[in-house]
Amino acid sequence: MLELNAELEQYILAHSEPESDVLAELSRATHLQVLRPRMLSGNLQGQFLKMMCKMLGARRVLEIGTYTGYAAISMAYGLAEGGVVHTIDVNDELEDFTRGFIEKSGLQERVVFHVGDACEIIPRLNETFDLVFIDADKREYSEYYRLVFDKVRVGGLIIADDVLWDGKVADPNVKPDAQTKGILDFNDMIQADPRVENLLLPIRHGLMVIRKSEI
Ligand SMILES: C[S@@+](CC[C@H](N)C(=O)[O-])C[C@H]1O[C@@H](n2cnc3c(N)ncnc32)[C@H](O)[C@@H]1O
Repeated sequence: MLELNAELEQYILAHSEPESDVLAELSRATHLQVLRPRMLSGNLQGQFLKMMCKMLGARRVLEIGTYTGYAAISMAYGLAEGGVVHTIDVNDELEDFTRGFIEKSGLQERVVFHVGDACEIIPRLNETFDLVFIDADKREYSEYYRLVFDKVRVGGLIIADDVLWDGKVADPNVKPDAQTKGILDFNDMIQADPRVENLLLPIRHGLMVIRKSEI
């Protein structure tokens, strides 16, 4: 597989849809003001998620793990008329920062931001989703999947981020910690689930794209 260096990454970005001004500002502000900015999705992944929303004609999207709102806003750009992204984060310290950028994007009508534990909030969401983006606690990935599965329409997608976990999933010298174990169990569970088709893409930290083919 082609290894990406900084020049290639620049080339890829220069030949993809450009980042909107608001997302560029959000990315800069996150890097300057917020802990662990590496968690932010970034333009390539944001454009990928937006494209998936457009291809599905998505009207109902769920994100688990908002952080500062980059992917939520990216997906909101890709919604069909009348569409809504529900996004959940347990960290209330980021609430004002994130809400500020959702408003700055002008997409506040399309983004419903829930603050709290996803495992408590998901069962209360009375929606059928076209797309679910899983990007929160790696130890809970399998639980999020079980909680959302019945809420995804047949033909809809569940996309999980970080499934290569910096290469730790396939490094024989790494003794799996709790997060690596969470990802390993999740990837194995998806691979064995006969109700879905799945494709693990080496985009950024690894995206597992899962299409629900039966109930
Ligand atoms: C990798 S970041 C999400 C990045 C974001 N999707 C983006 O595009 O920039 C993970 C987020 O998941 C949140 N999180 C962790 N456990 C959670 C839980 N049980 N429920 C909701 N959010 C959770 C963390 O607070 C953190 O902000």
